[in-house]
Amino acid sequence: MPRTGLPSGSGTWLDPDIPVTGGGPGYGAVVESLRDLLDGFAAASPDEETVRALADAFAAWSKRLERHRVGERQQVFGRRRDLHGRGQVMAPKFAAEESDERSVKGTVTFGRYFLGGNGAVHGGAIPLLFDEVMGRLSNTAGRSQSRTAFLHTDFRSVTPVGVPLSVRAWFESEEGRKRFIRAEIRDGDTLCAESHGLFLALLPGQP
Ligand SMILES: CCCCCCCC(=O)SCCNC(=O)CCNC(=O)[C@H](O)C(C)(C)COP(=O)(O)OP(=O)(O)OC[C@H]1O[C@@H](n2cnc3c(N)ncnc32)[C@H](O)[C@@H]1OP(=O)(O)O
Repeated sequence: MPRTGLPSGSGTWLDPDIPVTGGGPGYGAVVESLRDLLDGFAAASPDEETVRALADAFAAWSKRLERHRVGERQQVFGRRRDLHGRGQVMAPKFAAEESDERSVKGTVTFGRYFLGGNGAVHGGAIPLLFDEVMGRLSNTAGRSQSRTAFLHTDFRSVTPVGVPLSVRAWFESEEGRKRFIRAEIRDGDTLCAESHGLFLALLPGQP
């Protein structure tokens, strides 16, 4: 059992034996619907009747979910390593396509929910995606859990909303507890953003 709130490690990213940790086979479809809902809500200018209906529906679902509330160790959200994006909607969904012990490649499409302005992804959503991908890479392949010590992001060109983008992350070096990881997001040949980060393996007792 992990000591920290982070999900425990597993084999390589695309390990077929990653255990399903709650929520059942339909959980991934619900998370996809939630992503669609957030994108649809962000893109809509709803009339009053629609706003009231939404408020009532959301309140009813919040109340219903309250009955299923669990502690952090039993939480399903963000712990489904068998699903792209770990079954969470906080960060944009990264779909891994190729991985080995020290690198991963895949795609991401930032939905309308992540719009900053003028068709560009919000500048805070990009490091969020990097931390998600680089942090998980740091913790895979049997490595112990780590935390982000720093994450530097360079925005090289506008990252477009609604376009499939390629993402790559890889180990640059490892020195004791220090894992230096790099990552980039590209729109075709265009470099949109790149990042380098330091992930520190946690010591016993560190939260
Ligand atoms: C599946 C999950 C995917 C998502 C994963 C997401 C990962 C995350 O976002 S984690 C959340 C964000 N990060 C945090 O909250 C971390 C908060 N910070 C901490 O807890 C601590 O500072 C921690 C654990 C990182 C390091 O503390 P500690 O273990 O005491 O390390 P410390 O002894 O200070 O430093 C160790 C070495 O790293 C270096 N170091 C530490 N921080 C930094 C830094 N920011 N910049 C450069 N070097 C650093 C030190 O200089 C030292 O180097 P050396 O060994 O050469 O002297």
